[in-house]
Amino acid sequence: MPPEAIHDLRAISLDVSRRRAELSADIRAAAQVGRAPGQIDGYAVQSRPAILRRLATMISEKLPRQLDRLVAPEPAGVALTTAVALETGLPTTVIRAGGGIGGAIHRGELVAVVVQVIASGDEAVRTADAVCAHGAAVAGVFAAVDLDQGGGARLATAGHTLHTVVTISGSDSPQDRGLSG
Ligand SMILES: O=C(O)c1cc(=O)[nH]c(=O)n1[C@@H]1O[C@H](COP(=O)(O)O)[C@@H](O)[C@H]1O
Repeated sequence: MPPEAIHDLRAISLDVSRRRAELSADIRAAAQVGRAPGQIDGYAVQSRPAILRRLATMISEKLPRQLDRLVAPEPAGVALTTAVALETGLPTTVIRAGGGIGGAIHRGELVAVVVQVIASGDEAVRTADAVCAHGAAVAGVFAAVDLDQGGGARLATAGHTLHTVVTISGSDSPQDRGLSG
């Protein structure tokens, strides 16, 4: 077997927790440079295809089966949501800052809200509210990075469940933040 094939086989067999740990380390390395603890540069995440592709795969693995659509806040959620759409074949719609929509949301649809970064949860709640205002149901909020600043609790209060790929907390140890060594 050629060396590349062996490498591919190992990549396929990595379990979810190992893949998540490796992705977390790569996100920290890319997005925490020059940032205070608990903050990241979200655009550093979406500008790296190797990170974006793995985030899209991991979010896709968390989605429920019967979904009709992915909905994201514009502009921050667009790149990630498009990547998840390419992985799943689901259509996407964006919610504009002013509340308007780009694309469609139909009454009775089951929708996943996809956000890149969740901090307070305001943006995710605003996006979910817009979905409900169009008569669709929210299956959950799926975030690439949770900054552990109360977003999960804020969403729970609003009746939504947060599913996160990576959590980056301000209280992470220097090693967790990728600052050691
Ligand atoms: O996405 C970001 O880059 C981002 C990084 C960060 O460290 N803190 C932060 O709040 N963000 C922002 O997080 C928003 C969501 O914030 P909340 O509405 O507070 O959950 C994103 O659209 C970004 O603008």
